[in-house]
Amino acid sequence: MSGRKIVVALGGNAILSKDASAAAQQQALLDTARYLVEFIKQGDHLIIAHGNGPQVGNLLLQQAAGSTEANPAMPLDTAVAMTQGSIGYWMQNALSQVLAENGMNVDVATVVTQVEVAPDDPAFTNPSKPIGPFYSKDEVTKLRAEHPDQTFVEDAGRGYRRVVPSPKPIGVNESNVVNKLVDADIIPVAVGGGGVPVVRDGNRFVGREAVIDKDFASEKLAELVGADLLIILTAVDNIYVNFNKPDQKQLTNVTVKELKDYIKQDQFAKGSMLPKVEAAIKFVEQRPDAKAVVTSLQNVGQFLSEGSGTIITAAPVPTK
Ligand SMILES: Nc1ncnc2c1ncn2[C@@H]1O[C@H](COP(=O)(O)OP(=O)(O)O)[C@@H](O)[C@H]1O
Ligand SMILES: NC(=O)OP(=O)(O)O
Repeated sequence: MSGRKIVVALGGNAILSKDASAAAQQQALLDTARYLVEFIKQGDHLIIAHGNGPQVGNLLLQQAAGSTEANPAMPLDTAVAMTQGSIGYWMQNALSQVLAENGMNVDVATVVTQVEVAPDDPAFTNPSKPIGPFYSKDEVTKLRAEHPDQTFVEDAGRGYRRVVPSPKPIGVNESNVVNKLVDADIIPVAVGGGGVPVVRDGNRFVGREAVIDKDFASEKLAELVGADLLIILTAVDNIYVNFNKPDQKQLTNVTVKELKDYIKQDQFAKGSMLPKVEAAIKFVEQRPDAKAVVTSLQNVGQFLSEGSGTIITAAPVPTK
């Protein structure tokens, strides 16, 4: 197979900004597809992963609002699978349109993906993954009284959000399916929303109520399919040290060792940039000849033409 095998993890802004309507999310994905098509045009094989935090939280609220004894709300693992379906549909639809506009006849297929987690992962008793909408202090006081089984935390000064367990991925059940699709020149959309969390029980997998971080799930999939590149697309063009301070410094080419030193200095916010940095480190440690990249969708053109963005490698890249 010629061309690079690339796992692209799409951040929140690639799907949802303020307007949670289907039409607005479909429009955002159409814009996203116009950036992604540049990889396909130059012969790369893409595997597309995406988040679902806002969508799965909103879905749980809709489920709860309409549930009756005869028509009960679905559990969180099933809700994650439902968001893989809805976002996968929007992605297939958007990318197919953009591929056709570019005169390319390439199929796109969403894979409902089960991601294995450890039953004793400590995350099950320490919810940390924010989902759904933001609430004010008054709203959250009321919600805590109404739902003593749910956990709400303050999210980076932006308000309060419900948090759910977020165990680490240890396997991707459908990684062979993803590879077969890539070999057949079909673009897979996989590990959506971090994948459906499942634990092994003899010959079967059992769903668990959790939301896996899509950056970690994308990393695990990239490892398992032998990707050449893991690209994590978010709202910033680069990773920074001293982020948002007057002396902030853009990272362009950075090694695992340098990033580990910056982690010790607390340079990356937990729950936002830190998981991306950790996923990038894990990927290049597993595959030392491969690279990881953290950049924005808007910078994809410059990444392709000039290699701009933050490029993470196991060892320093020799200068020419
Ligand atoms: N050191 C840092 N360098 C760059 N961005 C950072 C840093 N620390 C925190 N951030 C923030 O992390 C955000 C990315 O995390 P997040 O919004 O959770 O990602 P996602 O795009 O997956 O939803 C960036 O947009 C930026 O605001
Ligand atoms: N599952 C997940 O990581 O979703 P977000 O990226 O939307 O938080």
